[in-house]
Parts: sequence; structure tokens; C-alpha cells
Amino acid sequence: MKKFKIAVCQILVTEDKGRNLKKAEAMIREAKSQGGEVIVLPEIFNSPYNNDCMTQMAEDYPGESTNLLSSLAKDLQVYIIGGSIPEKTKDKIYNTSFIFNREGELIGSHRKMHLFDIDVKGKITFKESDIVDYGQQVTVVDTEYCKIGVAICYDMRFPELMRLMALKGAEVIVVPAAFNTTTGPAHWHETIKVRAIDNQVYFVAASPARNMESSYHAYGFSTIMSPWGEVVATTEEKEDIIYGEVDLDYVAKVRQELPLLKHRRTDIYSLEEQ
Ligand SMILES: O=C(O)CCC(=O)C(=O)O
Repeated sequence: MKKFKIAVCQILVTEDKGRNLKKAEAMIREAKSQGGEVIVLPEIFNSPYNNDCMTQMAEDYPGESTNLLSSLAKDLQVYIIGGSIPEKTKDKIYNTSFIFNREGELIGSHRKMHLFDIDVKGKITFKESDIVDYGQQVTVVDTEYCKIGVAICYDMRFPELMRLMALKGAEVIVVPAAFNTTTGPAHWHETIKVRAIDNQVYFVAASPARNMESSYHAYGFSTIMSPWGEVVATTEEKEDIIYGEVDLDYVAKVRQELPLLKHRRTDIYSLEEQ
């Protein structure tokens, strides 16, 4: 199958985990009813994005949130790229995306590799690594349509990781993310566009809606970008679901007409996964 519909649920995340999960379920059901075949949630969709809440709401896998996603995937016969949740292991927390197929089976998970430790003076300071540990693996999952690369938020700022996913065969890159009202207006749209163009992939960036009652003000503006750099679908800061068609023939056409991946000078430089 060369085409499929992808849906991004821009959820308004609150401090009430039960409400977040109910909202995720309702939006996934709605996305399915509108023809979504691959449904994407935002970064940390079950908890506010701050270190205290993430520590409190961290869950083992399997747990409440991942069980819900798995059973919805099976019940609705859809793929779910489950945004991310704070994942608790024996002695660590990771920021992890769990990915389920139509049978509700886990087909991959990505632990955020680049942690958001930043200090933009007078605007935003965040130190995710105070509580979250570093993921160690590049994640590309196989679906019945194509290979899909999955990374989380700050990961998308690292072109090497995005390129590695393309070199591993990804034709779509999905990034659950939560840029904010400082870095969002400055860099969100440009980063999405350039990663799509560089790697000639559909680039799907899924944000939570902006919650001004939360300590972290997510930017919103979830976006689906084509491999030619065209906006397929986007929204603003409020809760919403966006839909876009992924056309794999179009990926092939763009890659054939402008063969960026083939024209790399691998005799002069290279990119290797350690
Ligand atoms: O890179 C950014 O500007 C935002 C990153 C972020 O919020 C995150 O990694 O969760």
C-alpha cells in the first residue's frame, strides 16, 4: 500500500493523569473515525512536562498508559505512535515513546536520546537530565506501509540522528515533541521543514496543546510536512487533531528527481552509528 492517512492528536495535557488518558482515548477514537491509520500522540501526553510531575507519574512498561494504547490499537486496528511517557525502570526514568501495531503488539520503543538541558536567560531554564536518563538507540520501526523513524522533541535538533534514520530506510519520521513559547516561535517550523527537506521524508511533529495553567507552556502547532517541504497539515496552539495523507510514491519521486541521499560524498565524509 502506497498511501495512508496519518493523524496527530494535539492533546491538552493537565495535572490529572486519568483525564489525560481519557482525552487520549477519545481523540484516538475520533482520529480512527476520520480514517486515521497511523495515530500519533505528543511528548509526555499523560503528565505535565516538568520534572516533578514526570517523577510522580512515571510508569513501568507495561503499565496503565501503555496498556490503554495497546488495547486501543487492537480494538481499532490502527497503528499508534504513543507520544511519550515517563517510563520507570528499576532505578531510572526515561522519556519513552511506545509504538503499537494493529494487533496491539509493541513494535518498538524510543527512549529520548538528547535531553533538554537549556538555559535561555530570562526566558526558559529546563534540566531534564536531573530526572531522566539518556536513551542509547536509534529507532526505526517496520510497518505494513514503510519504515518509520521515531525520535522525541529535542532529538529533532540533531541532524545526524535524523539522517541516520533516513539511511536506515525511514520514509516517514515522527517526532512527539513539546517545544515552548520561547523556542517554538524561533525554531519549530524551520526545523520541521529543513529535516523533511534534508532527508526527503514526511516529517510529523506532534505537540501538546498550550496549557497556560501549566508551568510549561507548550508551543502547539503540530505539523505534517512533505518531503518537498510543503505543509500537508498544521494547526495552532489549541487542542485539535490534524490529518494528512502520506504518499510513498511521492517520497520516491522526490528522491529520484533530487537525489540528495545518493549524492552524499561518502568518500570524503561519513556518518556512522557507534
Ligand atoms: O528544542 C526545543 O526547543 C524544545 C525541546 C523540548 O522541549 C524537549 O526536548 O522536550
